[in-house]
Amino acid sequence: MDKVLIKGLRIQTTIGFYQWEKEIKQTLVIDLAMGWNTAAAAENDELAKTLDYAEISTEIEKFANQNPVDLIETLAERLASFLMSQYAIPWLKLTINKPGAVHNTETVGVEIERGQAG
Ligand SMILES: Nc1nc2c(c(=O)[nH]1)N=C([C@H](O)[C@@H](O)CO)CN2
Repeated sequence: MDKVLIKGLRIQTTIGFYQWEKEIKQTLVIDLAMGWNTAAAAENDELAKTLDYAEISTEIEKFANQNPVDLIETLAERLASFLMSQYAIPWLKLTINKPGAVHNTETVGVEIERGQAG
């Protein structure tokens, strides 16, 4: 299956288990691969027939800020479900990194895969 990709999307949002984290914004870095038939858009060079990665990037930041949660696992699950229903995405792989969370690491994060690749 073809894929539309968003890599290294940096968003600022409220996320975290601890009380102090609920009072600040932190950086999340998001990678997203979405299964899609890209040939349909390419046939007549039509944006409307593909997944608009610019629009989806904006929606991801909006969703995170409108749905604050404790765990990146919860955000990943809810965001995957929102994107799949909103854009009729049959399969996706979503990685959420929280690079500032553990000081002696490059990053920490979760990766989930949902749906059928076809
Ligand atoms: N698997 C996870 N572990 C932890 C999370 C998380 O979201 N998933 N979150 C925290 C804290 O919020 C952390 O980011 C700050 O200390 C701890 N562990």
